[in-house]
Amino acid sequence: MREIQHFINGRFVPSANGQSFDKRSPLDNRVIAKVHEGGQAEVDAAVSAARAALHGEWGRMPTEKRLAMLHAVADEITRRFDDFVAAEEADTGQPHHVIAHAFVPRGAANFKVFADVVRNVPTESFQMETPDGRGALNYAVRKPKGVIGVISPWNAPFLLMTWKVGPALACGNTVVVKPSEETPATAALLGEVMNAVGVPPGVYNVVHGFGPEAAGEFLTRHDGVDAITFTGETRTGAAIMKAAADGIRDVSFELGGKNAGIVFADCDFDDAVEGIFRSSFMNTGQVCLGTERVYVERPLFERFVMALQARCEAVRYGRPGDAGANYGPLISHEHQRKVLSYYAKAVSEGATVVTGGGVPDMPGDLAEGAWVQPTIWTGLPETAAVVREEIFGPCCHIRPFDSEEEVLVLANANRYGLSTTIWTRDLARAHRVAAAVEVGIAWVNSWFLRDLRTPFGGSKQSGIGREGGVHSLEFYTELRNVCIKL
Ligand SMILES: NC(=O)C1=CN([C@@H]2O[C@H](COP(=O)(O)OP(=O)(O)OC[C@H]3O[C@@H](n4cnc5c(N)ncnc54)[C@H](O)[C@@H]3O)[C@@H](O)[C@H]2O)C=CC1
Ligand SMILES: O=C(O)/C=C/C=C(\O)C(=O)O
Repeated sequence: MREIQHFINGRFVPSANGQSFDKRSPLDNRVIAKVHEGGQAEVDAAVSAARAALHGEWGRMPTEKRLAMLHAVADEITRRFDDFVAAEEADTGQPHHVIAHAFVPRGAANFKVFADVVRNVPTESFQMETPDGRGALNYAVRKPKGVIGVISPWNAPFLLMTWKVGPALACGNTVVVKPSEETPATAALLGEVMNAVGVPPGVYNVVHGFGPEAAGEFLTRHDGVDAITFTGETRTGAAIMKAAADGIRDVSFELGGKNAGIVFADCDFDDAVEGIFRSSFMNTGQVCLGTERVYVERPLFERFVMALQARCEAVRYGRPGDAGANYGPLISHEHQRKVLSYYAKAVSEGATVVTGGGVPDMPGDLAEGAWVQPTIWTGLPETAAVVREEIFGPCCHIRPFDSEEEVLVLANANRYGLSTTIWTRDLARAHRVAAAVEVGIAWVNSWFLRDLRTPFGGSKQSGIGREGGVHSLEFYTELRNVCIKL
């Protein structure tokens, strides 16, 4: 049985109290790893290692050397590509193509891109006049914020963890990561990578364990943590914000979504069907940017629903390596229960179930996995729970609309505001709708198309702050102004 230990001060260490928990495969519920469960002792040790590293070799390292080291981290991830893919597949059960073509390469890119951003982004300078006529020069310099607490989720574990660790380290900070208890493997592997390329001990630390009243909360309450970055559920974000408030610590949050897909009748039909299929069902719907509310202009409605239904009914469930398998399970039985409770609620609220709505018949030991069918509903009012609340599963409700004005009201009538995907060939309309939707990210004729230099984050209850490109520097550094009298 694989054993996953904490990574503290450059060494893999067990929990001081000997506690551990089982990591089960979402594919068949088998125990695949014993994971050490961190508590206050491990969080204390990790934070103090991270603090010491700030004042040690890492803190003194010339910027160019630090950035070259992050390129080396990316290269080592690429060299160990198969190990990362295997670890992520085992933890999440998601199809090989999603992990190998999207999630793991993004992990490597997250180090390279932010090393380059730090190298290339200038700071401001102002020359000023003074009464004595000599003048003064102001210039700003960026300083690392310090020890960053990273709390990451299970849905795209390596991508989302490195999305935070990459810029944090590029800016000269040190990190303590608390990965999701559901997906500990790639955070541990990254510790091996850090050692292999010579990142000094204490720069990257990982404490495994749970959230409330456990390692996650201990980290967010820790006096030695200077800022906290978190991706996950909105309610968890609220709890972390309260913990951070006590120490006046900065937070950056990417939270839940109930994103709208908007399909106009003038769209490229096949592209729109494929785009909405991906946005609603990729990663078994476990993507915060995913589309659980789809609005289709009335002339296209019936045809669109039928085409999306056909696409859903063609998925091939299976293990990541199975030939032809393109559809994985949910992360856990707990999450399966949550998603199935929404499937039942949709029916009790009067939905027409176009397809799915239950658990597929799986052969052999796969029957023990956390599988659910991709599901489409129609016919519900906007007040229905499955149309209002984030489910985080492979499902969407599709509703017809008659005008641009109407669909904007529908799309915006939600407490979340993370992303939207708009499908139209009318460029003027694309600009108008993208400007009017209340979201942080609006995709037109695309979805999850990422340029890592762009601002990324949510409006309303979908987040606080933006990361990506220079925006990550705003969070991971303190700007210091130097004013020199000439
Ligand atoms: N990217 C996203 O938007 C994600 C959304 N979710 C949603 O959240 C629901 C619950 O899933 P969870 O894994 O429980 O998500 P979560 O948001 O509770 O967990 C994410 C991370 O936060 C940690 N955490 C939880 N409570 C904490 C606390 N009080 N203090 C510090 N850290 C804490 C967890 O251990 C994990 O590492 C899912 O059903 C899904 O709807 C889950 C994961 C990602
Ligand atoms: O591309 C990114 O940087 C972030 C993607 C976010 C998700 O996939 C998520 O939180 O579900």
